[in-house]
Amino acid sequence: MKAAIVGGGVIGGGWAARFLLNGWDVAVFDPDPEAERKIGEVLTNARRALPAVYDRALPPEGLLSFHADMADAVAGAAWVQESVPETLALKHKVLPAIAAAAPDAIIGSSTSGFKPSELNAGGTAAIVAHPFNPVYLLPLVELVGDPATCTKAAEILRGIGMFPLHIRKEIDAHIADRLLEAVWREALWLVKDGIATTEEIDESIRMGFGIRWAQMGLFETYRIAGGEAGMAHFMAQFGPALAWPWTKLMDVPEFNDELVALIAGQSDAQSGHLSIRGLERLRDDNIVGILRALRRSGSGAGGVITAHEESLPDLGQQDGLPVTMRRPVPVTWTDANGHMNETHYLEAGSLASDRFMAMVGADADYIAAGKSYFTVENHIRYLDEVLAGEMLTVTTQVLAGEGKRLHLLHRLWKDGKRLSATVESLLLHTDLQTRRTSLPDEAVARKLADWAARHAGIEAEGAGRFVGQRP
Ligand SMILES: NC(=O)C1=CN([C@@H]2O[C@H](COP(=O)(O)OP(=O)(O)OC[C@H]3O[C@@H](n4cnc5c(N)ncnc54)[C@H](O)[C@@H]3O)[C@@H](O)[C@H]2O)C=CC1
Ligand SMILES: C[N+](C)(C)CC(=O)CC(=O)[O-]
Repeated sequence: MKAAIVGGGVIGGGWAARFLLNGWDVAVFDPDPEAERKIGEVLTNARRALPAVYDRALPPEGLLSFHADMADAVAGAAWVQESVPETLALKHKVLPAIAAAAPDAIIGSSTSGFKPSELNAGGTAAIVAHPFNPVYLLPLVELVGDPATCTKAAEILRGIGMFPLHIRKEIDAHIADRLLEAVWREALWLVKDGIATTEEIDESIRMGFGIRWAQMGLFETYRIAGGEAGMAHFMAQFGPALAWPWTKLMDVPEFNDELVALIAGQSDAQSGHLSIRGLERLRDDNIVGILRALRRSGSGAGGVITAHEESLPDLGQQDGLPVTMRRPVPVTWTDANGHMNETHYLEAGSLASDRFMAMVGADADYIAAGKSYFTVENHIRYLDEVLAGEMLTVTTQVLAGEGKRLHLLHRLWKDGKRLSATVESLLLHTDLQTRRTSLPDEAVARKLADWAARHAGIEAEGAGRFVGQRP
């Protein structure tokens, strides 16, 4: 299948990547002499990101071509996506030319705000297919226009992993840009009036409601905020605020019984099959997943959690061994069997190794300075299942810690007393520049030798076993 992209800037480049990575051939027309370089760079990022959200390989990538002539680019395409700058005069010039050269193609316009009736004033039959940046990652695409064309378009877009939202009536700026525009306009006032800086406004979004919106949107979130009494109660509580100066947008719908019934009724249809507690758990699991993802990069709320965690009390000791991890098992670590999945036993061992490395001075600064330990072997014994919410405590024993070698035995204790697994790990000290093994710094070697001496007399039951060995 062939897609053509007319206008290969920020959005056209994202569309090109979305189609290519889903196996479509893509032909691009853009008069910008830098278009090929720019799309190449977008594609490099898209190749890095999009496959990372899938557990199955995407189809083999299609062929990318650039054309000096627009008719050449769109000829034979099943889909043409117009993504030229947002001026109606330019769209009026480009769309009829596309329609003439690709009479059988679905023509989608990326326009952020124009209505199909405006776009097609020259007699074309384009639909609005409004995506969100980055187009190769965000699923939403708003479809506006002829229903039969939108239905066909929706099928194609689903085939490249998108979420088409067919808008019932054409309206300036569709749905999502209306919402974004309201927030944007309000933010501009807040900055202009000296109430908040751009950074404070961004923090007010990403530390709070932005995280909720990512997983439940507006109405389901507010349904939960109404507690057991639900949406109608929420509206009764906050409806009067519509008449107060809570926003510069004072052209609000009249707050009356009819509006409450309309919103509450639609909210019941959307979420009434789930209890408020069930919705809360769903929301919480989603937020936990998002927050844990944010911790990896340290962005926004993820950085707050990491900083808070560092201020929590030291983990102490158990059975003469340092405790290197203690946490309740998160629901995200469990699988279809209802218990902690095998991969997370290794994750717990890995986190414990990281913690122990930091304890001997091979911490983040040491790694940033170019030295670290690499794991070269692990052996896991699964001895007992662990359920979500159960407290998992990991102790770490040094079996050997001299020269380049660091040999650890992690014991995973359920509720502090039942041994549920052992993770035996062999790590080698490595120079991060040469990527070859090397000796640790003197201070690290000294601390390690000290821990090894303290652990030498402790029984290491279960260490040194191999797969299939009889008890
Ligand atoms: N940037 C954004 O966040 C979003 C933009 N959009 C919409 O996507 C469309 C494109 O916006 P951007 O990609 O941001 O603009 P952009 O300025 O990054 O890209 C526009 C591209 O069109 C090319 N171009 C100009 N005249 C052309 C012509 N006659 N034929 C072919 N190509 C031509 C330019 O060289 C440029 O590469 C607009 O309609 C915009 O409203 C939609 C969603 C988000
Ligand atoms: C600012 N904008 C109107 C161009 C935004 C969009 O159209 C969608 C987006 O990606 O935010």
